[in-house]
Amino acid sequence: MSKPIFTSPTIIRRDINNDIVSPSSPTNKQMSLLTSAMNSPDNAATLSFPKEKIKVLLLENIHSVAIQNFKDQGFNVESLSSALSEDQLIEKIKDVHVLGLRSKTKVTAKVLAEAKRLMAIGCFCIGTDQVDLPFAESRGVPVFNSPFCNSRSVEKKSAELMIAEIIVLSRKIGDRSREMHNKVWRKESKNCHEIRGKVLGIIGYGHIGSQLSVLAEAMGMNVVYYDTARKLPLGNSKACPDMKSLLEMSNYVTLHVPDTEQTRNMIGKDELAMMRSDAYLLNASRGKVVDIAALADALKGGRLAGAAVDVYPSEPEANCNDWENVLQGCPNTILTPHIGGSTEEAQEAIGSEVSELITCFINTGGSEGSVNFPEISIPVSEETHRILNIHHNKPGVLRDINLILSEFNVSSQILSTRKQIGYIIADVDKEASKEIKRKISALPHSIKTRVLY
Ligand SMILES: NC(=O)c1ccc[n+]([C@@H]2O[C@H](COP(=O)([O-])OP(=O)(O)OC[C@H]3O[C@@H](n4cnc5c(N)ncnc54)[C@H](O)[C@@H]3O)[C@@H](O)[C@H]2O)c1
Ligand SMILES: O=C(O)[C@H](O)COP(=O)(O)O
Repeated sequence: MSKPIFTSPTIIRRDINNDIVSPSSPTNKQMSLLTSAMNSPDNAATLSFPKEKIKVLLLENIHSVAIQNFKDQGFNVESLSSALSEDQLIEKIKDVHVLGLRSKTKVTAKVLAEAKRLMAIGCFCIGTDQVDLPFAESRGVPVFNSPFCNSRSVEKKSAELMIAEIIVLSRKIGDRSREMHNKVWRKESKNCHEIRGKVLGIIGYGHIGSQLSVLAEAMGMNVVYYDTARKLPLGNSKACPDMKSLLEMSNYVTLHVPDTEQTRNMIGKDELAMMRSDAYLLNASRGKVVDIAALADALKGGRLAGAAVDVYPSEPEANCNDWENVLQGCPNTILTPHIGGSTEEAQEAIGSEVSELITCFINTGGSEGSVNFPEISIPVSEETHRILNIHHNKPGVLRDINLILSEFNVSSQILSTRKQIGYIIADVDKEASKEIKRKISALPHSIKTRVLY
């Protein structure tokens, strides 16, 4: 049976702009912050749960700023440099309260079913396709990522990588450099071109695609884009009505879409055949977006002038020296090991942002920045205790909760729902919090209930 959990007495305060400012210094009476977790109704909120027992497991070499932030909260942090397989994760997840990962580790429903104590997941990257988001939602586990605000450097870095690779491909620098390392001096201008005046076709005009649009236009390129959502064109860029027209007119095609049912294999043999034979394909989105066997055929058959690939249908869980792929040896082909977000600046920004979002959720219940939860928060008060309840989104649940709350004084309350769940934060009188928590936990549709002292 799970035990009540104390979180550190640090209260995250929000200024009038709702920005997270530096945590306030704890007062004596805040010294025993209590969070009785999970849905064990008889959870006697009496024993203190040492905050250093809040277990944080970080995978895939997450930046040290996140480790430090969690340690500053008094949490027990374990950080691994590699991803974990599903079986390894099932084994380790049993007593983990916070799981941090990047793009490799797959958090499946099977893993989540074993994660009895899991309070939150942090994707210390942009993509969240590696987590079964609907199942995590149904288990009352919010997933946080670093979509854009602090990760401007990730977008910029990914966009910068694309610009660099467009130039490298145009001048065949990859091949020339490899030859020079092998004593070959081969100076030629055949099939080498400037990028000024050429057409860049961007598929996926989101944070990264739009950043790339701005950089490409600054380099004198003409930009077109295709996106399934309506997007405001930046600069002189133009939207294409369909992907086919983009593929036919572009000298360079870059991919910046998430991994979804719709985007899987969206660039296959037929789409590659629509491209000009002197065009280049660059994929820095997700590995399953491109059929790489078809891409290798097109490159080896001279039906494409070159490619840059940063992501692959399957990728090693850690650095290795025996990686093999069908694209190896293709002409004018740049292969990189999923480094679109891998700069010190980006990783520090992401580590800081995601660890702060998770800390805020644990310490105050605020869920802004989650991708699968209702995003709600209310200012923290030292005069009350806070009830956090996650429940199945069923008719009548709010009536049942408010019936319980109506017997007590509630100083502030907020509720929001998504398809599967409802999430409520209610500040109540201190002497009533234990009984309220017991009663709300016992409701048939409650998934998780916590009390913040
Ligand atoms: N290689 C790397 O290291 C690296 C770095 C960052 C992001 N990424 C990947 O790049 C993806 C994009 O990142 P972002 O921050 O720009 O995300 P984003 O959500 O801001 O943009 C994605 C865009 O793709 C569009 N889209 C979705 N499905 C589409 C479809 N079928 N056809 C056309 N457009 C479609 C969306 O409408 C959205 O505008 C991420 O999901 C991530 O998987 C990879
Ligand atoms: O989703 C992302 O942000 C990128 O794919 C980067 O992933 P990484 O953190 O595993 O490098």
